[in-house]
Amino acid sequence: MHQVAPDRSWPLFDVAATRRIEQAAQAALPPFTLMQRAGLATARLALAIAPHARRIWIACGPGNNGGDGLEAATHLAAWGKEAVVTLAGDPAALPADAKRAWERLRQAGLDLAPAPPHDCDLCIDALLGIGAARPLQGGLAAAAQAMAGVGRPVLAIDVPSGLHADTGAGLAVRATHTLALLTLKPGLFTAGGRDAAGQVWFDDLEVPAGPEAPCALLAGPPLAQPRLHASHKGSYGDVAVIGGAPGMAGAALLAASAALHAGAGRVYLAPLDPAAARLAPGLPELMLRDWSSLPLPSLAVACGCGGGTAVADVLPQVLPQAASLVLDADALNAVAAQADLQALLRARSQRSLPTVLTPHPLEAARLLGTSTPAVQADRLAAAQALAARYACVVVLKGSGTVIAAPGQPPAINPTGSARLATGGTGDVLAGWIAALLAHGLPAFEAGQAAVFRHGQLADRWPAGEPLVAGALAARAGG
Ligand SMILES: NC(=O)C1=CN([C@@H]2O[C@H](COP(=O)(O)OP(=O)(O)OC[C@H]3O[C@@H](n4cnc5c(N)ncnc54)[C@H](OP(=O)(O)O)[C@@H]3O)[C@@H](O)[C@H]2O)[C@@H](O)CC1
Ligand SMILES: [K+]
Repeated sequence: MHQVAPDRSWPLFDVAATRRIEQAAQAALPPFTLMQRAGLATARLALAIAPHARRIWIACGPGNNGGDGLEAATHLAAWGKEAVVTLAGDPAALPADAKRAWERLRQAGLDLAPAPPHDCDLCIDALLGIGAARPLQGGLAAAAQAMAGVGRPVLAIDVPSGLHADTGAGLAVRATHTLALLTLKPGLFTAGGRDAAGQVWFDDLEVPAGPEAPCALLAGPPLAQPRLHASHKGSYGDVAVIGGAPGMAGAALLAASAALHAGAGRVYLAPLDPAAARLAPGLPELMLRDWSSLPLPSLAVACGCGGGTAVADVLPQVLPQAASLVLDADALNAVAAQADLQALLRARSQRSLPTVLTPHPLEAARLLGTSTPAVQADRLAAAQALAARYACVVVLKGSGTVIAAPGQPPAINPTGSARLATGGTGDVLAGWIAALLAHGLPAFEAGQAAVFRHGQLADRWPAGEPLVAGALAARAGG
C-alpha cells in the first residue's frame, strides 16, 4: 500500500480497464481472494488513520464495494474495535463475493446495525465503488448525508461513493482519505475528485496491470534542467509576450515576469495598449517592443494575456510565424470566434511549429462549441477533443489540470490548490510555459512541467503570506 504523492508519476486506469484487470485476476486466483485482500488493506489503513478509534462506522452498499466494507469490519472487530455496520440494501441480494463477506461477518458474531451510530471515531465509506451508475438516492443518499453530519474522518473504499471513477464528476461523499484498489482511477484527481477523495492511498491487491494500457497518467515532477557553465543568454531562448490591451497591461507584465524568472534568455514585452509602452514596467530586464517589430520566427510567443479584442488583429501574423506559441485567454476567445484563425492554428502542426493552448473550462467550451458543464463532466475527454481538433497541446486548467496532446494518453497534474484561484495566475502560467518552449522543451513536456511547478509553488507557499500573481511570477523557476 502506498500513499499517492506527487513525487513520481502514476498510471491511471478507467473503469473498463479495471474491470478487465479484475476479471483476469479473479480467473487466476481462488474465489474471494481479491475481496479478502481489499478488506484487509482497508482495515489496516483505517487503523493507521485512527489508531485510537474505539467505534468505527462501516457504511456498506449493495455491491462488491459494500463487500469490501463487510470484510474490513470483520477484521476491525477481531482487532478489538467496535464495528458498527450498516447496509443500504438487502443482504440476500448481494453479489457472490459480498455475500460471502456478509456470511463471514455473521460467523464472527456481528450483525447489521439498524441505523448509523450517533457518534464514532471514523467512518468507512463502502457504499459504492466503480459501480456507481447514477446519483446517490434512498438509503445510500441517507447514509452519505449521515456521514457528512458525523464530522469525523471518512475513509472511502476505492472511490468516494457517488463519484464517477473515470471523470471525477458527480455529487459524492467527501472523504478525508481514499484507498484505491487494484488500479488508480483518473476521477480521483480531476474535476470534483480531488475535493471528494482527500488523501489518496493505493493498493494493487498484488495484481499487476498486465497488458492494459493506462488511459492517463498522474504527472510526476519534471526533470531538473541544470544550466551548463558554458552557456549564455542565447542558450535559453527568447520569449515575447503579446497582450495587455488598454486597462489590462498587468496581465502581459505578469506573463513576461514569469517567463523571465522561469529562465528565458531574453524577454520582449509587446503591450497592445500604446500608452502602456511608456510605462516603466518595474522590470528593467524586459525589452519593450511594438509587436509588429518582433522577430516572430525566432521567438516563443505567449499571446493573449489581457489582450482584449485587439489581440484578434495580431493573430493572423503570429499564428503562422511564431516559432513556438502559447495561446491564452483573449487569444483563445478570438480563435473560438473566427474560422480563419482556427485554420491558421491547425496549420501550425503541419509545419511542426509547437503550440500550447491554456484554456480554463469556459474558454475550452467556446473552442469546442459546447458548454462549461459539458467540459467539466469529462475533462479528460474535453482536453483530448481540443488537442485533436486543433492539432496541438492543450492545458485544460481547473482542479486537476489536464495536459493533452494528439495520439498519446493525457496527464493530470497533481499539484496546486485553490490558492491559485486569484487574478493573474493564468498569465503567470502562460509566460512560464513560453519560457520552457524557448528553452527547447517539446510542447507536452513544457506544459506538464510548468503546470507542475506552478502548482507546487502554490502548495509550498507560506501559510501566512498572501499568494498574489506578481509574487508567484517572481518565484517562477525558483
Ligand atoms: N469482485 C471483487 O472481488 C472485488 C471488487 N472490488 C470492489 O468492488 C467494487 C465494484 O463492485 P461492483 O461492481 O459490485 O460495484 P459497486 O460500486 O459496489 O456498486 C454496484 C451496486 O450498486 C448499485 N448502484 C449503483 N449506483 C447506485 C445508486 N446511485 N443508487 C443505488 N444503487 C446503485 C448497483 O445497482 P444496479 O446499477 O445494478 O441497479 C449495484 O447493485 C470496486 O469499486 C471495489 O470496491 C475490489 O475490491 C476488487 C475485488
Ligand atoms: K466507496
